[in-house]
Amino acid sequence: MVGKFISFEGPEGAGKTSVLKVLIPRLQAQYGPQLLVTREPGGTDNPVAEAIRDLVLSPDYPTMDIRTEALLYAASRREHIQKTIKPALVANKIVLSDRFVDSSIAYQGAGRGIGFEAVRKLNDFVLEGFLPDCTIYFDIRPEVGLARIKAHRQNEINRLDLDPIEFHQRVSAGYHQLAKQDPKRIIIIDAEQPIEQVIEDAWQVVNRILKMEE
Ligand SMILES: Nc1ncnc2c1ncn2[C@@H]1O[C@H](COP(=O)(O)OP(=O)(O)OP(=O)(O)O)[C@@H](O)[C@H]1O
Ligand SMILES: Cc1cn([C@H]2C[C@H](O)[C@@H](COP(=O)(O)O)O2)c(=O)[nH]c1=O
Repeated sequence: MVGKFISFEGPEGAGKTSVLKVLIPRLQAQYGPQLLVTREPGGTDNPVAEAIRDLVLSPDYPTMDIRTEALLYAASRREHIQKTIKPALVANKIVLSDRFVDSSIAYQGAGRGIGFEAVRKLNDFVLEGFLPDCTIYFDIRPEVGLARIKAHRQNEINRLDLDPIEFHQRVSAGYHQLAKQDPKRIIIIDAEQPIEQVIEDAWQVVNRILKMEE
């Protein structure tokens, strides 16, 4: 595989989507159709993964079993990798994904309390060793991220945004543990800075990765 795969990770309201909105036109100007922007759960031009997204994020199922939830994210990811990400990388594209497997480890493993190892094992089956070349972690205190969402996105609150603050604190601790375990892949940026600085920091990381030789 020859392209580059970069995932964007972080708690709710960290600014991933806002930063991507600015980086996409910049990268399109440089790379044109060689750029693919996608997301999890779900995936660009991936109806199966998007159908699972609708199901797993629906506020209609507040009592979904936590392992069922982990399986749905994993199933969506498998489809995303096989049908969207790997074909793009084979075609030498740059793939940017708003969330990937670290979300499962942090949210299901740490947040829901299933445990890192169980969620890792489940995702080993899905990933078969496949991981992003780089992951940009948007570091923000969960209360700050949630306050941003409450202030700006009342109409978009999903099932997870309704979880108690303790859940989001466990997610945040899970991400920090992951970043400690894999400091080479996971690059931390301070997402509490003014948006312009967060964009600049993410831009520097993306450029560094794209300019790296195979
Ligand atoms: N650095 C920043 N400072 C202040 N506000 C910000 C900053 N970054 C993003 N925001 C605002 O916070 C809100 C959430 O941002 P955004 O949707 O980009 O986060 P996200 O990481 O994609 O969240 P989620 O994963 O929950 O979808 C938006 O209203 C956005 O304008
Ligand atoms: C991939 C993935 C995602 N989640 C959660 C994290 C967020 O609360 C939602 C996605 O919403 P967004 O606004 O599109 O970021 O899904 C998760 O719990 N586990 C996962 O593997």
